[in-house]
Amino acid sequence: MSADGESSPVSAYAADEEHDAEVNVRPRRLAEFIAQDRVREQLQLLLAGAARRGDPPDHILLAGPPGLGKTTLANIVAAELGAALRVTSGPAIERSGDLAALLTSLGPGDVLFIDEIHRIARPAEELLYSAMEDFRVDVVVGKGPGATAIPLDVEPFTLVGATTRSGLLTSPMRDRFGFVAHLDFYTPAQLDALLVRSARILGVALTPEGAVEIAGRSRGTPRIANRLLRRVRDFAEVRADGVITREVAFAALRVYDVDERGLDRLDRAVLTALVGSFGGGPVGLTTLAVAVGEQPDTVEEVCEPYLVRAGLLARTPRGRVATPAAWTHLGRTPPPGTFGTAPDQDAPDEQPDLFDT
Ligand SMILES: Nc1ncnc2c1ncn2[C@@H]1O[C@H](COP(=O)(O)OP(=O)(O)OP(=O)(O)O)[C@@H](O)[C@H]1O
Repeated sequence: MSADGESSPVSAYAADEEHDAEVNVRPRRLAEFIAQDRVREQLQLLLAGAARRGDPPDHILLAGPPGLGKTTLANIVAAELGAALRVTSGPAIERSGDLAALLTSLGPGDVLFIDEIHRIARPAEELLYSAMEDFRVDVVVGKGPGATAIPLDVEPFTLVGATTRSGLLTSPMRDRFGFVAHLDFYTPAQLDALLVRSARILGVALTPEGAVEIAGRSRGTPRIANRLLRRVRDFAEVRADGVITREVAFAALRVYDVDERGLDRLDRAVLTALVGSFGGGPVGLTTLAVAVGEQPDTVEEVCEPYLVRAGLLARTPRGRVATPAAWTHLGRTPPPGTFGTAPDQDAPDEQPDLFDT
């Protein structure tokens, strides 16, 4: 399952090709990074300030839903600093010894990117604290009363952590980041600009109306916009004259099962289960995930942020609930008493632990 919710299996070859295409359109410098103006300005100041002092910048936490540009920004930070980038992820660091080896092998000023940092194991996380704060790690050798801690120096480095669940970070971890950037979903106009840039790089003929059609269905997410562009390009080359017009984009996205609000099969399956099997809810996340044959994490991290933002699903203290807009989107009439149609119902939760710091 890819991070953006595409569940259909693809061959290794196709996956490689997609990866290459994604890397090709990835912005390399801050000036090429589209939108997120506040984050860009803040980062620019942070990097420029550090450069003036000749120090590595403070540690940076990038928080937000998948596909909004966290990995891209980590690469950009290293490129802007002219520093080497080392990449790992929270789940990949199983033992604190692995992390100690990685930290002590960093060169001065290197950037260490840890994706999914909220999933790092606790002992490794504790080791990271002292590395982040004092550029030192204590490696414990031996067990029981004879165990000894050997302090090792770590070169000054900048940690860039990325998380889709900043609420799951412990406070000692969060407090050690000098800068936290929250990435927001992109507006259709911003995705439009992004698609025009990607089409230029990929050598695809894209009309302004074609870009608007794709942007509007990209769920506010650059990775999805770029992926839809590649799929529509296939359609344009095979079934049309290679030019992506509004009509070509419309026909292609119908083939790929992406509806006019950008919902894909899994999003629609979630709403259909909620409305069809559970009368609109409330229903617990796990039950809902089982009903659509997915992991609760996938439903929560991949589908829900966009469904909530699109006003189609609400999280209440008693569970997930379909809004009247969800019923209407599925071509059904919300029954009286549907969530949001009566004044005395549970208020939706603030997104519980997603993207809040
Ligand atoms: N602001 C942007 N401008 C141009 N392209 C972007 C921007 N943000 C993201 N992209 C494109 O979207 C794709 C996905 O971005 P990226 O891999 O950085 O997302 P992510 O937030 O790290 O996602 P995940 O958490 O799932 O790894 C990249 O290939 C990049 O080309």
